[in-house]
Amino acid sequence: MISAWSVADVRAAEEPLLAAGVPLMDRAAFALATQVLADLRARRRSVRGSRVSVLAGAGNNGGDALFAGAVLARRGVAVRAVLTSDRVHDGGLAALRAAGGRVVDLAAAPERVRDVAAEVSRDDVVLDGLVGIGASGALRGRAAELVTALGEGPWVVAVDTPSGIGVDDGTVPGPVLAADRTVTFGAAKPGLLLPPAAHLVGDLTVVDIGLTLTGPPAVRRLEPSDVAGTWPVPGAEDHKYTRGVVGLVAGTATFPGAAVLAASAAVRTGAGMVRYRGPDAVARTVLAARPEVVTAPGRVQSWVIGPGVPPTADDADDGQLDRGRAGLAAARGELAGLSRGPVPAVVDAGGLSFVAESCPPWFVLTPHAGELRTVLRRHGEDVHRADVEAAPLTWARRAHELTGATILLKGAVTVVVGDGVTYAQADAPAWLSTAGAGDVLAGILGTMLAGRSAEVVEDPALAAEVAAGAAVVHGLAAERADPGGPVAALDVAEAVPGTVAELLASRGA
Ligand SMILES: NC(=O)C1=CN([C@@H]2O[C@H](COP(=O)(O)OP(=O)(O)OC[C@H]3O[C@@H](n4cnc5c(N)ncnc54)[C@H](OP(=O)(O)O)[C@@H]3O)[C@@H](O)[C@H]2O)[C@@H](O)CC1
Ligand SMILES: Nc1ncnc2c1ncn2[C@@H]1O[C@H](COP(=O)(O)OP(=O)(O)O)[C@@H](O)[C@H]1O
Ligand SMILES: [K+]
Repeated sequence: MISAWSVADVRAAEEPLLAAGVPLMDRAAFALATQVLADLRARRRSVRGSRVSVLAGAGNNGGDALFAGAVLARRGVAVRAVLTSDRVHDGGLAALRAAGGRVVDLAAAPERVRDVAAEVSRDDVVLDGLVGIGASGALRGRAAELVTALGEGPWVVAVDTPSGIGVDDGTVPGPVLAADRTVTFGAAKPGLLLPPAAHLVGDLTVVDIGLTLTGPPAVRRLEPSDVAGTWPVPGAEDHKYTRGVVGLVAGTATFPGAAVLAASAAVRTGAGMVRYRGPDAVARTVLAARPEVVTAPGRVQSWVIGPGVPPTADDADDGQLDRGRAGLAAARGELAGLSRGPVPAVVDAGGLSFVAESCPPWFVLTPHAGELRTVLRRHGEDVHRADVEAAPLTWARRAHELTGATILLKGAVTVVVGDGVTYAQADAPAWLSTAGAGDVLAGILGTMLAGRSAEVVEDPALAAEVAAGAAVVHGLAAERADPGGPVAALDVAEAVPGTVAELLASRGA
């Protein structure tokens, strides 16, 4: 798992070490320079004669970059420092000069921004040390002008964070130089994992500078090994009911495909059984695709409610809203015939329109940004889809506060917010952005919740971990189904058994 701590937590961890005279900046700068040297070797084959620009702002972030520049200059790299503020880290600047680095002071020559940007763009590597965890708001002044003028040309290593991102919330309030690599110190920061800033981070390298971070991380990212470690493997004593039955309310005559996709994914993820609840015509289509599915009513260990179901009751809903409501009542433990006590539920697509005002944490709502906006508006928030896309963490947290449910907000980076925990998963290729991919996720998650049904109801934070795990499996299956080109949703469901097998094989490795 990758864990990210807030700026306040990182500063608190730094404080005693700095007071004790531990040379944190030396450690950070040396690790940064070592990484840049490795990148230069990989990209140019030789270090000597290569060219690096160091963009340095007023604070310690600029200090890190300048000290790293000094190390590079001593290795034969032609280093140019570009200063964007009339203040600069004195020690860093002196070290760079002593090592033979050149200095361009943009604060003293603001008219040169465009020319300097053009020169910097031609360098082998640009180190972005404009601002780090001390950033407040959008990048300002000369730093903003320089970043805007640089555009998307150069190969960039961000120092600690891409300058100007919302370090704690992952927002992108203004211009940010997109990084190819980010070298971050002490611990990952939330904004490096959260969208939309996560898209500007490139490869993330976390450098140990000796900080001890206690307390829960602000944001976590599960890795495949985390999911492998908790995957329920059936034993001799297991049978289909112990493995978990998924109740599926999905699809209508108008949208039968969603039912097929969710059912296929649930079966392929290893459900003990999938019970399909829906109109006969759709049930026939589901059975034609997956004869393992059962249509008789009975007890379930999790519900998946809503894929391919319209948001309002009308002739086209084929009775699915009533079945969905009954499923949700059963998941709350209110309908004894369909479960023994409460069980987890995945509420997707049309199901989001009839989920009650307040939910238990074992209900996982799986909206995309547009659907989350609708959920929030129902709770009185004046919010637009663009607001959700600009600040996914803020709005997913708000939806969790308002509904009590665990929220899985879908996107290129999927954000999951549960009781006291937040995950940000970036596991899927962009080819997964295709109709039906969400139905497949709902099926995968339904089976994973059914396999740990009682535990999930017991532990308010576990639904979020399982939901994040489902995003991992979904993303890995999409990678597996990705031929290097288009990915079809049903192919993702078909790729799940191989994905799980690979996860399990990695347990022993
Ligand atoms: N302490 C240590 O030894 C260690 C520190 N470490 C390193 O230090 C970094 C933190 O350093 P820091 O605290 O000096 O803050 P930093 O990120 O450089 O920014 C502050 C400066 O930026 C400016 N500024 C702010 N917002 C701005 C904006 N929007 N647009 C433009 N400018 C803006 C602000 O200016 P002001 O607002 O005062 O005008 C201020 O001068 C951290 O990320 C890590 O790299 C590591 O090496 C570990 C050891
Ligand atoms: N650019 C992207 N990169 C990776 N995954 C994506 C991207 N865009 C969307 N996804 C994923 O694809 C799925 C789309 O789900 P959804 O929007 O509900 O589609 P549908 O309703 O058609 O099934 C989600 O799991 C989402 O996280
Ligand atoms: K930076």
